[in-house]
Amino acid sequence: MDTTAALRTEHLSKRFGTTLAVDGLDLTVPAGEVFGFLGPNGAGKSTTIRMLLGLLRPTGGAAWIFGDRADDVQRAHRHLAYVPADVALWPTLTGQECLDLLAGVGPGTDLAYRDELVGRFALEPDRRAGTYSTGNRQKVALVAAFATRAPLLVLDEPTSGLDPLMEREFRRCIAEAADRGQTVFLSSHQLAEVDAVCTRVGILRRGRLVEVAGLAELRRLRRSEVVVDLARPAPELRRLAELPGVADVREVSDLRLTLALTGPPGPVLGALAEADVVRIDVREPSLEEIFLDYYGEVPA
Ligand SMILES: Nc1ncnc2c1ncn2[C@@H]1O[C@H](COP(=O)(O)OP(=O)(O)OP(=O)(O)O)[C@@H](O)[C@H]1O
Repeated sequence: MDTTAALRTEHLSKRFGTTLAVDGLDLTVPAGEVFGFLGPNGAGKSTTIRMLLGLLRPTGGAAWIFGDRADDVQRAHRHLAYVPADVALWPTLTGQECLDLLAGVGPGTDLAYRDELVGRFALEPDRRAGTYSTGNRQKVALVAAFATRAPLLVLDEPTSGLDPLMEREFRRCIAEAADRGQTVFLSSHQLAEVDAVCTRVGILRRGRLVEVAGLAELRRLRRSEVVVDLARPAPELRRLAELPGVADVREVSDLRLTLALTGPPGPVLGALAEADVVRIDVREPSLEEIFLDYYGEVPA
């Protein structure tokens, strides 16, 4: 089995004058993973991606794509396809001609799948790219990337111009890529999207990774909101507030209380067993709430 990571960085750093845009990034993304790369504006996501693509020279550290140095672009780019945040196409070529040109430079394209994607993304391949909207240009780049058999897809905020139907199609394509064993590195501002498609996320803040975790794990570590409905009032449940991991116990009414829970639910369940509970609802935090915990704001 090939255990080479799809992507690896070691102390990767980039300084622009006095700004340390990326600060000693150590990150490994194993092959086959759908990895979400998150962070607020200016956190250093695009700078990191440009170094991974060999478009920008690190001031420190290094990056590898399937074992090849990222700055050895001839070799590294055999393993990847890239969709930038801001897609530029050749304005006088038609969409189809752009797709054919892109297929020629990539690591090999599945033409039948590409035709299928043109339909699914409702692209009008015979129009000139110069007449395309931002979203349509993005669709061309996405179709070109998803149709390659590149083992690594690097997607930098790829859906900012897509409407909800196309966003759904995008998510299906990510799932299909994952099923084929392709690795996806997705930088995104859309937390719902990352929530839906990624298995693990890295959160970047001022050039440093503040957390890398599986989404399930991230949720487990964060507080869930628990709502308890009672058949009759149970004032003794006020002592729930003293249990480990419990915060914000509120009596919404005589028959309903809510609380925030971090960590294992055992002690709370034990206490609730003594009351006449009709229903318990446990809501896991959204990625947006997790983000709020980190930054006090959600990404713009
Ligand atoms: N060419 C450059 N010259 C000087 N500073 C730069 C340059 N490129 C980026 N920066 C700075 O580096 C920091 C990281 O920027 P970067 O674009 O990587 O962030 P980002 O996480 O991609 O943000 P966004 O979500 O807004 O795209 C910012 O402070 C930015 O101003």
